Amino acid sequence: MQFRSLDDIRSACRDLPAGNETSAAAAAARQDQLTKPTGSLGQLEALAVWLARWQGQAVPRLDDVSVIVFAGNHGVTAQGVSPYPAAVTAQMVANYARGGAAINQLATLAQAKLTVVPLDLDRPTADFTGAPAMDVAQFLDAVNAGYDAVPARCALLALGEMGIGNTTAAAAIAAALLGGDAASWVGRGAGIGDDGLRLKQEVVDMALARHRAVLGDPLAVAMSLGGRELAAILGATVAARRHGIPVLLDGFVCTAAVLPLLKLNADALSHCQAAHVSAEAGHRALLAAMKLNPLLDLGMRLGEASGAAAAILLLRAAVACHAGMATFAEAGVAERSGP
Ligand SMILES: Cc1cc2ncn([C@H]3O[C@H](COP(=O)(O)O)[C@@H](O)[C@H]3O)c2cc1C
Ligand SMILES: O=C(O)c1cccnc1
Repeated sequence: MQFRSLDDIRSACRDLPAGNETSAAAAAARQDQLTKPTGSLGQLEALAVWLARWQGQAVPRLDDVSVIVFAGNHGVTAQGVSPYPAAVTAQMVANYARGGAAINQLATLAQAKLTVVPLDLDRPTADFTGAPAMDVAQFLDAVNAGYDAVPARCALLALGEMGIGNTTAAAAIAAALLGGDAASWVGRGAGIGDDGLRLKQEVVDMALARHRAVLGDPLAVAMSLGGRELAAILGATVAARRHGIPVLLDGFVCTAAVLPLLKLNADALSHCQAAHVSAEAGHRALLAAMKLNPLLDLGMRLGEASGAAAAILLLRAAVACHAGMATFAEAGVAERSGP
């Protein structure tokens, strides 16, 4: 357990470790010595430098990569905001254990260790149209569970979630902390129809009105409008920063989960990359507001860390080139001579 109060989280966020600029500079210098025209690997070069900065080593490694999927249940499903029953959350957790979900295939392909952390699935959060989703103790338990799930040492962490109803919670957090009407943040989630979409917007509007007194407080927003798996993602993101682990964030839900951290400290997500922009309606605007540049744009809208796992493959490409290529001197290749 790391945090005993909301103030503990706030002070952790004020005091986050910086990246290792020596490692980053060494990685950038190496990029320019490798046998390729300067800058020709584009974003792959920047990604290797980013990994070097946050791993604190000049040549980044991806030997032990972790994927963590946090699962939680949401009282707001009683409002009919998802086309699937809440029981699917636990059923999918069982599916992960059997290896039958998309994330099982993608994590295996990416040579990553998959951990699934179910959070009090038999105790859904409160329906936040009428009450805060969690009380302080429940919120801290979930943040600490996320923090403690992060290994002390790993090369890269990909985060994701499973929780029927959680695109409603994510939209509510985005609207609360970034403003704009519910309609601009609410999307179809697991595929709700037109009537459901309108209902979902009303639900978010109701929640914003119910909790308007706390909308200026990022952690109170995460507690009142979020869910356990979102709180755990927040805690895991802080843990990764403290352990020197770069993070890949999954889709809309995962991005909304860490928005409170950015509100507490504009630098809090520098060790994170947005793995992809999902097809969920609000995700592109959310990423833009958070100045996160998604690595992939594949029209995925699954969650469960699937986009983050796909982006591990991209980081493996970046590291394979950066670590494996010969320099001009090693290969006896002539360097640039013209203007
Ligand atoms: C079978 C199934 C597998 C999933 N895996 C992730 N999600 C995704 O859909 C849910 C969010 O959508 P909403 O807010 O509309 O409920 C989350 O569980 C998310 O991870 C799934 C959804 C379903 C149905
Ligand atoms: O982008 C996401 O996180 C997402 C989209 C649809 C369903 N579940 C998650």
